[in-house]
Amino acid sequence: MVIAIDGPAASGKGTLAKRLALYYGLPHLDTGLLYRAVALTLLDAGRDLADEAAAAAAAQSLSPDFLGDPRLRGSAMGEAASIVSAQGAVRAALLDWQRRFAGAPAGAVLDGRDIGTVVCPDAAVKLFVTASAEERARRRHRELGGRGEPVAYEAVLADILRRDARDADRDAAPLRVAEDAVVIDTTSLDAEAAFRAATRVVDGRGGERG
Ligand SMILES: Nc1ncnc2c1ncn2[C@@H]1O[C@H](COP(=O)(O)OP(=O)(O)O)[C@@H](O)[C@H]1O
Ligand SMILES: Nc1ccn([C@@H]2O[C@H](COP(=O)(O)OP(=O)(O)O)[C@@H](O)[C@H]2O)c(=O)n1
Repeated sequence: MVIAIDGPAASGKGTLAKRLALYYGLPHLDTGLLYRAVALTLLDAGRDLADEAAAAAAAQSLSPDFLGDPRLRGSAMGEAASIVSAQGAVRAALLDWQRRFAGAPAGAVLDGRDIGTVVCPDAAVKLFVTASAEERARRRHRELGGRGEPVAYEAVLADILRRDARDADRDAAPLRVAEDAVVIDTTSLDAEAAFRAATRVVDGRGGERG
């Protein structure tokens, strides 16, 4: 079974995706890491994030070994990722990679922005995880502080709003709720309650614990 999870920044989609993958015994791909890794490759090479040819080449030669780099998780790389991810050639280069992952025999859980709309339009389950921008900023602010990257709450909120707008307004695979997605608003749901809401949907589509 393929479970596609989309949503805006810091909505809790990664937390939910990991937990569902563990519960149903499926492999998990955080597709945001791919875009973050393309951005980091460019920055390490001293290239401009808007250099489309360099970004496409970085996406084509992306190595999975690179996805464990701790620098990928920082807030600067989220912003950089949203710049390279608006480029159609970057998205095209990463598409096959993501589809191969989703094609694993038992299925997979993928989370990102365009999984239910573009990468896996036939996924058995599509979830759109969201929360108010203020609640998402509170969560990310707490997370970054806990990881030793203290940033002012207002700066985190501004980053989230700017990134949401860029992701929703771009021409290439903009952030949208797929027609057949179930929306889970986690503004007042903790991670446990969000997980329970998601398992009700998955179980209803024939999902079996792995
Ligand atoms: N339902 C929830 N309620 C409160 N905090 C949450 C919830 N889901 C996730 N979090 C926390 O919010 C932060 C962002 O979650 P994450 O799963 O990384 O979001 P995303 O993958 O959408 O960017 C993390 O620190 C995570 O532990
Ligand atoms: N499937 C995806 C995943 C991420 N992205 C881009 O990559 C950026 C970082 O994504 P992420 O999921 O790691 O970010 P967070 O939601 O964790 O903050 C997003 O702002 C998007 O611009 C995308 O365009 N498509």
